[in-house]
Amino acid sequence: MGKTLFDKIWDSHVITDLGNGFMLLHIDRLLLHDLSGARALHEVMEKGYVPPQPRLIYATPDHAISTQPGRTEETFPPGAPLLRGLRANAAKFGIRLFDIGQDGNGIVHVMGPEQGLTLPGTTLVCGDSHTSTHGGMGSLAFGIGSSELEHVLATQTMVQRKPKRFRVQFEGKVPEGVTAKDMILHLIGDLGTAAGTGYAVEYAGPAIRGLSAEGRLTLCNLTIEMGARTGMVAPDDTTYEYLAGRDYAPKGAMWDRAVAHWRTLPTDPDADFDREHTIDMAKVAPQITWGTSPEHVIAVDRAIPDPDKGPEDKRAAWTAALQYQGLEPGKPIEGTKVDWVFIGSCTNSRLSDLRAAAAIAKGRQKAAHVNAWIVPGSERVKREAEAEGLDRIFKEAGFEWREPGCSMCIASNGERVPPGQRSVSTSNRNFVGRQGPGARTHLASPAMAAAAAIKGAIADVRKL
Ligand SMILES: CC(C)[C@H](C(=O)O)[C@@H](O)C(=O)O
Ligand code: SF4
Repeated sequence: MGKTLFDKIWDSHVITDLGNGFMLLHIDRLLLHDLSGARALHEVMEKGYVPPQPRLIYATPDHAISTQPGRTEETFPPGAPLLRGLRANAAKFGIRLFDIGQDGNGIVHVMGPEQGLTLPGTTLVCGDSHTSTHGGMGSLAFGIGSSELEHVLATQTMVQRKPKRFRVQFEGKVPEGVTAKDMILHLIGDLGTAAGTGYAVEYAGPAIRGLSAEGRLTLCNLTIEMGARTGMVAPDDTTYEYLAGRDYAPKGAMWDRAVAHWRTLPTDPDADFDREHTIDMAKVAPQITWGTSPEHVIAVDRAIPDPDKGPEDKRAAWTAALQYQGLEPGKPIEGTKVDWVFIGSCTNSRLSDLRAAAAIAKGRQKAAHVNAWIVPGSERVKREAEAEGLDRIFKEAGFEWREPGCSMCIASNGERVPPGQRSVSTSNRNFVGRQGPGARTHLASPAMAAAAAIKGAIADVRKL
């Protein structure tokens, strides 16, 4: 019987079978950030372990640094000791750290693929739930917890139980105004946030083949929001074109050998999955979340759901979500006034995302009452966007152009949406208080977020 993409990568990384379904896997890449990474490095130091293969480990500060223009590590004082600790311990162990202001710095899930650190057929882990992002390159990537992270630092291996296999096929053509973000939000809306628990997800079908490499990263990024720790897309020419020439990607004869190997990775036609689901792309419209879970999502031209008409087991959660969000059931969501627009995060802060937002902002003005932030995902994204004049387009439209980092996605650097205010955000979580205590978040694509900034309210990007 044939093998899946997941099985091929998994099997080639098993060091030993530990019994009871547990395997010891070799880890090809470990990425560290300034919250979980800094903490784990410190613990490992204290315990006297030494990373055996530091050249497979890379670090970048992203969560606890200010993104204010002209920032230094002191601009957000609580983050400074984290960065200093990360820097000192990385240097001690010979781990490459991409420091703020340097090429290579950025949100860990943006800089990994961008630098060619994330490669097809490899195992990649990070102490961060959105590590699933890297699966967009055809890598087997997991977010891991703090004790697993220390284990990887000390051994470059990890103990895992093999997940089941889940394939989602996206059939048909991508409709106007629909992006990778809308595809994954639609899927989560369909299946709910627990559907992927215990599975490794593979995204397949013609609409996935047609997605850009960056679109595939966006898609895989939200895999954790449907409960699966890993999501992946088989590598193809789109992947190889994206990776060719990147700093840490193989070069010359090594590149040719790597591509020949990568071409053997896609799922065999006769491989089996434990679960399958199909999405008809004709039914996917631009999405916007209305509640406090990524599954609380609707097409932008729909009405805010009525808990009394919803499934019985969801009524209490829907009612609480509507109350927190200050929304009335049955009313159109379009036209809901917004105070903030945040275009950034490891979901949607890459060059193609900023281009999509700039295409909407160009020649227009943001609504006077809206604070609109553009936070590029990495130093490289920022420089490339500036080289093609995107920063000017945004500034002329009244948006703020900032330094790279996680910023308002999680507000762990103090950048937050004030209580009671409403934001349209290109990030991946709309949980209670995620963008600051009392903040109300609506998740959407970069084009939809830019449209909301222009209109001053939730807007249908197809009508602009
Ligand atoms: C802080 C970090 C560990 C966390 C995660 O695991 O994802 C954060 O990045 C998030 O998005 O909630
Ligand atoms: S951008 Fe947001 S989701 Fe991504 S790693 Fe940072 S805090 Fe987590």
